[in-house]
Amino acid sequence: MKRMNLTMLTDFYEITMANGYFQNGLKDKIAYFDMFFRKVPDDGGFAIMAGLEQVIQYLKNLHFDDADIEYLRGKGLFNEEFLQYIKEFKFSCDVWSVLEGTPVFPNEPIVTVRGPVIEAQLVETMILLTINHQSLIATKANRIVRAAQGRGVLEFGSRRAHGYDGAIFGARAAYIGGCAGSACTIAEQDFNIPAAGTMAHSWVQMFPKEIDAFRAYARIYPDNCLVLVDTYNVLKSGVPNAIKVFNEEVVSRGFRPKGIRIDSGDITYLSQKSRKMLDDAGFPDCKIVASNSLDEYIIRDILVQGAEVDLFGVGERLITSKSEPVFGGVYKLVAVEEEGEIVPKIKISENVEKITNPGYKQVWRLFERTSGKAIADVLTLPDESIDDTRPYLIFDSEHTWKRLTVTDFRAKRLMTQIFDHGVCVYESPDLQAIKDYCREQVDTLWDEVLRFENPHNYYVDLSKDLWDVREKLLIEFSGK
Ligand SMILES: Nc1ncnc2c1ncn2[C@@H]1O[C@H](COP(=O)(O)OP(=O)(O)OP(=O)(O)O)[C@@H](O)[C@H]1O
Ligand SMILES: O=P(O)(O)OC[C@H]1O[C@H](OP(=O)(O)OP(=O)(O)O)[C@H](O)[C@@H]1O
Ligand SMILES: O=C(O)c1cccnc1
Repeated sequence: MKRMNLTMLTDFYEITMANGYFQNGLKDKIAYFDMFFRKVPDDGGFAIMAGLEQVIQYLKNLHFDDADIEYLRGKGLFNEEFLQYIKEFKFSCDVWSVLEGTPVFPNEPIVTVRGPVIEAQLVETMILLTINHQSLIATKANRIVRAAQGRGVLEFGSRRAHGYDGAIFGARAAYIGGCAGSACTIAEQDFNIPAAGTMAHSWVQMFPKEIDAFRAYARIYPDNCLVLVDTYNVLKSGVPNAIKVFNEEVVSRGFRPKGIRIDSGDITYLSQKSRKMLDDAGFPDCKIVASNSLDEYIIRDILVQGAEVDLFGVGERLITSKSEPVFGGVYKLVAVEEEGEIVPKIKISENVEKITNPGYKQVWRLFERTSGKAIADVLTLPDESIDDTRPYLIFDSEHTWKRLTVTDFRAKRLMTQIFDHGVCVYESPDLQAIKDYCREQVDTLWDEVLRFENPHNYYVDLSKDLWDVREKLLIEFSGK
């Protein structure tokens, strides 16, 4: 997986445009592209940035091999000198990115690529698909984990993921978002994500009776005994059989049983009744795992109803982000260099939300010093600095009379340089550190931003200087 060359995983138009740039003498023209998104999935208040490590691996390995060149030559569309050029090119762009695990908001750059337009354009598809996918799943997982209010969430979705990389990178993203582990075994091999699980209905069905299945399992795993109790009847057979086997095969060997799993029916009712039966039998420490098409809304509901669940197994609705399966990250040209000078570019749309923020930019996050909470993000010109020792005025870019003077705050730059002229200058932390960072950073958001319904619209504002640049371009290009 790590060595896979995905250079040809690019939209065909990136290559036809590259050939066109080459033939128009624009080969060395320096362009700036921003990746950003316009809407948080599920109408949430924020998203979680994920996927950078895989983008780095892809960019480090970017090259066309002989078979790629041969294939492209066979299309009969591309100039020979262009083919020679892409055969020999080495990635030489600068890349800046918001780090994985960071909460991010609509309309702010999360990745910026600067370099020869052919290269910077070519990488659009892979940067978008990688970050769109993992950010989508990390964001969904974070919602589900928050709904579980401190109870563990295991990612059970591999079998229903959209392809094998959807499963593996989905498990990675789910872990960043806060899942405690995954049923995806290879995810532990590749990323150290704790692989965990229970048993399938087939195990129970393979034996003449349910109790034989539990017994056989307990004899092999007396120290890790968790049984699935809903194959026949949870309260009449599953839980009584589990209790019998826990006593006969687990406690008798000096161990404590781990738990039971309920995978159908009314989870609140069945978990409450099961809890009582386990407690009465002397197993208050025996955990109850629930699964069955769960998501953040069902988990929230059943906890409000008083369900006695300790751990949730969540598959299809997490790994596919079923309720909103698209993270609409886009990649837009924001500037070019003319004789060493950065010239901002804008894309105008009738739809105000689709007007791009022009120019090469910095992203800042302002935190209240007393509470540590995030107040707003501010986009600035590259050479601007936000002085957090003085009051700073933020204002809404569309409704400019909405303004706020921020005092007693700390300003933090959100973008880190990842590539410097094609050389990777950043090393990804291990996944546990990314996950911990994500939890800390989500904790800096106010409850109003965290809530599922009608979250507060977190401010992403432009500095006055950047706003002026945008206004000037809007007037120049809108013909008004
Ligand atoms: N108390 C509850 N409140 C809200 N939703 C629940 C509750 N208990 C279970 N659910 C959810 O209801 C949905 C349907 O579950 P149910 O077990 O009734 O149907 P099913 O999946 O068709 O069952 P089976 O697996 O037996 O065919 C699932 O998404 C499940 O998570
Ligand atoms: O419902 P999800 O959120 O996707 O969680 C994963 C589901 O996958 C398994 O079912 P499956 O029927 O595939 O196998 P099983 O026989 O082990 O239940 C498991 O029992 C869960 O129901
Ligand atoms: O381990 C489990 O219980 C499990 C794993 C994958 C899918 N469903 C359940």
